[in-house]
Amino acid sequence: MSTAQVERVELDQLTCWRIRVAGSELLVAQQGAQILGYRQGEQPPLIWLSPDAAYRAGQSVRGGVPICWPWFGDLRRNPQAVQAHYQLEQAPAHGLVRALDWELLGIDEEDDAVTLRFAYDTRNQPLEGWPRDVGLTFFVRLAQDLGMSLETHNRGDTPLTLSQALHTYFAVSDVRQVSVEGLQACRYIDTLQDWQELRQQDAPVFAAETDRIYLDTPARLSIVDPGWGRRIHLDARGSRSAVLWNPWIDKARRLSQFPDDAWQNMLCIETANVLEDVVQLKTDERHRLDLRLSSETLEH
Ligand SMILES: O=P(O)(O)OC[C@H]1O[C@@H](O)[C@H](O)[C@@H](O)[C@@H]1O
Repeated sequence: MSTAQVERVELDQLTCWRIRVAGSELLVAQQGAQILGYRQGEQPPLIWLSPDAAYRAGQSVRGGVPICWPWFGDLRRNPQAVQAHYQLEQAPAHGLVRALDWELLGIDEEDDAVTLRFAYDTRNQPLEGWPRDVGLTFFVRLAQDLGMSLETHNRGDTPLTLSQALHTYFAVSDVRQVSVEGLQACRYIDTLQDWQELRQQDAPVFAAETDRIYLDTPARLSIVDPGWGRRIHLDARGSRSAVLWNPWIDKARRLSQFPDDAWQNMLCIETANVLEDVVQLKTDERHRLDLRLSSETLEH
């Protein structure tokens, strides 16, 4: 018999689902197919959700896993082929789908696992200023770990180039004490130093505002958090770039839905396809971006 619990909850203006499986809990909103929260057993949450989060239609929620698509970040910083598909003047940051309602295709319950399946088809719900025919699906699977898959299917009759990210906010005990494993020796673009290309030496730590795009990233990255005695693993497929972000003190004050001191307890690792790693799809081609999150206790 399945031990899973599935509950529909309304948070202010947003319809969400709270899923419980074998001691783990997941919260997902229909808007943006946005994962909002995830915790395993009695551990502190793995995924950070802002205490000031607003659950409003048409506004991305601060925290969780916003889906950035069909471009990441500032469109003007994207390769020309990504910019070329957009026809309006003002391009919103992080693309067009993070604050729109997706269709819930279904919730599948198995023994000790629940999968939510969402879709966004631009042929039924056209995106303003982006006249392309694309089918997007996002699957979220809560079992022992948390898995998610974003699939893009080019249903148009011309090639498509896009950038994207699963913009995961992670909860940490104190960002000044954590490090990120797996990025040693990777090239990165430091967006806070004139977008210079640099090379990472040791495992990155956080001592100031950080906003970097790492290239040629390995499949596994890990957050080492001695304060909470755990390591969070990110296992990705279909991604060769990752964005590392913490707003630190000054930018935290300017962010929406973000308490002034919240930078201390979060960091983002965004599983991405950006810059030289953009996704190029011919007619009828598909691309899948997979991310699995798990955790383990740190050995002393
Ligand atoms: O406030 P937004 O649009 O959700 O963006 C948050 C952050 O997202 C990160 O991906 C960017 O690298 C940052 O520059 C940005 O500040």
